[in-house]
Amino acid sequence: MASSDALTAADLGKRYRRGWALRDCDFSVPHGRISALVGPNGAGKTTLMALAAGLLEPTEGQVRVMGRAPDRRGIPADLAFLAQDKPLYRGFTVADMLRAGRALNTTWDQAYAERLVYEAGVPRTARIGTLSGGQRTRVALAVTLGRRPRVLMLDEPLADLDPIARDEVMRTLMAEAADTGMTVLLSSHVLSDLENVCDHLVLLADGRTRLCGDVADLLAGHRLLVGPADGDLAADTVVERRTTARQVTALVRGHSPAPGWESHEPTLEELVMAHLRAGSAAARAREVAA
Ligand SMILES: Nc1ncnc2c1ncn2[C@@H]1O[C@H](COP(=O)(O)OP(=O)(O)OP(=O)(O)O)[C@@H](O)[C@H]1O
Repeated sequence: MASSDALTAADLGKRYRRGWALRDCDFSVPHGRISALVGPNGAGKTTLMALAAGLLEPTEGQVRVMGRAPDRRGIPADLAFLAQDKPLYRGFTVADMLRAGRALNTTWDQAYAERLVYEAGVPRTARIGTLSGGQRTRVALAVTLGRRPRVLMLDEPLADLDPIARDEVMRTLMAEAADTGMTVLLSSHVLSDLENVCDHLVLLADGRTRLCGDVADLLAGHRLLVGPADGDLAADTVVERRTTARQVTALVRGHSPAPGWESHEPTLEELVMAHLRAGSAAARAREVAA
């Protein structure tokens, strides 16, 4: 592992009773990146975060956070993990939740947590059980960020937020990462939310890492080509090829000249969608062959 990496996995695998949820998973996220963890339903994103947080034990391989393997003594002070079900006490008020955060965390920043709750427009006196799903998410984020973690993992934090709240949350994360150098791993299915925020990508498909790296490098390493339906391309460069009656659109690796093809750098959404579709086509082919 390079000392510049905040999160790494090597040959990481987790098998549940029904089979492998994650297998041969290798990736690294350098310090200070905001990394998008992307993959179809069941790809292993939640399992990966739970392994990194030490909530699950790997069946094989290893994962490291800030150079340390997680252990059973609980989540270390410099790591925060906000799970999909956002655990909060329904009977507590928002102020009680922040008090609990202060009592339980040595690195707690009360003023920052209070500011995040205030900016979310959530009353401090309201009981958690009476809040909307989106308001609960904002409180859970305040409790998570109030710990001032150096590494933050968020499992689909944006799912129940309205577009303005999503924008505010993403801005908060970007500001925090820029100010403190915090590393963020963020899973989401809404690619447009990630496009302007994430500078790093980990793409899982079928329990394996399909892509990992800085977004700028990954985009620069691919081209989106549009050409005639009978156009030829070097097969080993093609990630995905889609044909309509009149033309072919193909995502290819590298920059080999393709005369007669229109060529441009893909957007993050185009890159991710092509790899996801190619990954599910490969998984279907493996199932048929088995
Ligand atoms: N506790 C468990 N017991 C058995 N199988 C599990 C368990 N948790 C997850 N799985 C299986 O492991 C695989 C990966 O699940 P995981 O929740 O990590 O995927 P995900 O990428 O987070 O999915 P989603 O996008 O739907 O949240 C799935 O096939 C799932 O059914």
